[in-house]
Amino acid sequence: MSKWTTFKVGYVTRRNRVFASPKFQHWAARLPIIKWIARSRADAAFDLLAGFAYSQVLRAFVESGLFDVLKDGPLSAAVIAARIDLSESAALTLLRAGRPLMLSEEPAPDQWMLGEQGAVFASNPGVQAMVRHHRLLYTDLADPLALLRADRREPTALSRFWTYAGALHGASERGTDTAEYSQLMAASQHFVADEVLASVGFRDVERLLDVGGGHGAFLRHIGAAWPHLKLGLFDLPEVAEAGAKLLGEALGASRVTGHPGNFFKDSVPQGYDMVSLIRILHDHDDAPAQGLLANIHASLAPGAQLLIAEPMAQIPGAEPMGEAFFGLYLWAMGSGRPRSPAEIIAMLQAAGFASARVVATAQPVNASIIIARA
Ligand SMILES: C[S@@+](CC[C@H](N)C(=O)[O-])C[C@H]1O[C@@H](n2cnc3c(N)ncnc32)[C@H](O)[C@@H]1O
Repeated sequence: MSKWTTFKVGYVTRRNRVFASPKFQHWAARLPIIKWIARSRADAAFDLLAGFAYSQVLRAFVESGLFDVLKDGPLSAAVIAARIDLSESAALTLLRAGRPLMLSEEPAPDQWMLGEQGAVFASNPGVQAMVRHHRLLYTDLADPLALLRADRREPTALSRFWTYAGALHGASERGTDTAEYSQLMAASQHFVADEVLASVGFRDVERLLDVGGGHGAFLRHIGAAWPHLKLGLFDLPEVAEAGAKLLGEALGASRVTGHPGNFFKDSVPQGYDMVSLIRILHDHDDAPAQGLLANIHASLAPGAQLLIAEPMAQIPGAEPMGEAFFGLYLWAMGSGRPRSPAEIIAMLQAAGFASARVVATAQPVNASIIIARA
């Protein structure tokens, strides 16, 4: 251990001993300023303890259609109860539970409306699709230790969902009804595309290839904002075909080329001056992810760029989203992990990229961005 590591470990040990002492907690709860810090720590600790209940309140709002009902507010609890098929006291319990979470608000007695967060959720079908989808993660997390002990060897609700959607291991296991998956991907895509559009200019790019581009939702956003771009969509055969068709209908077939293939086995098409990897890298374990980056590097001429956009780990101010949420989500999914920008940049260097930089985004919960140059 280096001197610096020994010092840091010693500091954390002493600090934790102090924080764990009931005497310190009692004292901190009474001293001015310290009292305020102690209070906010206690609130955060309670939120940590109770967060699963808050998430289930949100889920009940979404699944009952309460957000849509409250859009018509102000309404009485009795009217709301009838519209969401609950007894009046059950509806009132839900409305009251949503109030401190800012999902609902009661500006006058028995006059219920959307709260501040509620207004955001109500106007956002993409976020509501995510809430619905999270019932699978909730099932898998019912016994978190069992999930971890299984070491990804057992199928989970999430791994079944992704395998069935064909989005993980290819088309061989794809089911017939993948509407929920497609809807989820399409509805959530604009969050990522908006971050990219706000932070990256495409003036100097002529040809953009989206690898793992699905049904082309990302390219549709970028292509609409930058009409000079020629667009390529690389995905598994039937996805690329359907995606390129949809994209061509939206933006003009002459701008769009579909490239069917498997990004682990086939060469990535050449002739593009930018390749994008949107919400792909974190889905894969280190060895295949490294192989994918090398495959992309081999397709690029010197100076051409790779744009990676996805939620990342250890982003200052958004740490829990990375390692706590996506860490467990991807573990339950059975493949991949969230990586920090430093880890991704090290992988890019190992794949042969000459340089890589992080591009700041306004909402890292939607995506962080790295641009690398071949
Ligand atoms: C999580 S989705 C992301 C789609 C899109 N980039 C987005 O952000 O909405 C993963 C995509 O990768 C594709 N894919 C998975 N494995 C692949 C492979 N081996 N070769 C090519 N595409 C693959 C899937 O078909 C799917 O469209």
